[in-house]
Amino acid sequence: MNSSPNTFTQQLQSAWASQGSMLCVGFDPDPKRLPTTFQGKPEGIYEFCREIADATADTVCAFKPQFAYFASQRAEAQLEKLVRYLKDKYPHIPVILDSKRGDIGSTADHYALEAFERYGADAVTVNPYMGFDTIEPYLKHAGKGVIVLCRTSNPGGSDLQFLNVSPNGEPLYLHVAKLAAQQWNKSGQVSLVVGATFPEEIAKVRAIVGEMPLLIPGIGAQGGDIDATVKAGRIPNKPSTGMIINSSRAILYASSGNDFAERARQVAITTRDALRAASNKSN
Ligand SMILES: O=c1ccn([C@@H]2O[C@H](COP(=O)(O)O)[C@@H](O)[C@H]2O)c(=O)[nH]1
Repeated sequence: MNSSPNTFTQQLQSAWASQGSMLCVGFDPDPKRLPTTFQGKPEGIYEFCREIADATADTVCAFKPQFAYFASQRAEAQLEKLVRYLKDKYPHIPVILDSKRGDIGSTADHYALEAFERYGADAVTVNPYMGFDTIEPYLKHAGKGVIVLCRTSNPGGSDLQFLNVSPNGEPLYLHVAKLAAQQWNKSGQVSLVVGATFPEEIAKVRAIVGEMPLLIPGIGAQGGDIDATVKAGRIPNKPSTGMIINSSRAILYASSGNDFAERARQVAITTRDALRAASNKSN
């Protein structure tokens, strides 16, 4: 019998347990910040990300390539190759394609194919602004994760996400959390994005969504507080689960020298250990 996990949430459960980590390493390969040995090389982006992956794989519960960094450099083929590499070498680590798509259903069908079939991702981030029919096409891909933007980490997220949308003053991001948890999660594979820069809001989302996984960017370069984040997003009596806490630039660019992979590993270990310590404290 094959007991390997086959849905995104099973992959996560298994990675949280076997890796002992809630850290997600994000691939945001900015050509200006790559070590010089990779700059201008035909497959420099792929090779840089591959070395980061090899240096950090035992410290993470997930990897998250950000689509724009590859597309802006006409490096989609390198993204395909990277995800293939990650899935071949680290099949126990789920890969989240961060592309934040959102469009009418007939177009979303193709965004879903792009994420899950072209790139082979296990999960994709989506923008809920256009409503359920724009999310539904992703849910038809059995076992694939659909991670809905809820309370994003950027300051401008408040412009819309904090607008009151009900007579009792409920802000839009909590309405999105309710929709995702109570109506949209037909596949059991829906998760939410909530920023580490807003721990109070993480706690409010957690109170609504139960044990739903939360993708939490915003520690590291954006300055989110690890202790406050983990305390806010914890699942009672289940330490070190429930959160995929992303750090990209702080790990990728820990050094621009020849020691970039070693330094990335050191920062990844320190971050994983800080997340672990925070989790043990708050449970
Ligand atoms: O609310 C959000 C949603 C997504 N992101 C993405 O996460 C990483 C963060 O990178 P850092 O270098 O760790 O700041 C990046 O890919 C964003 O596009 C986010 O930051 N906030």
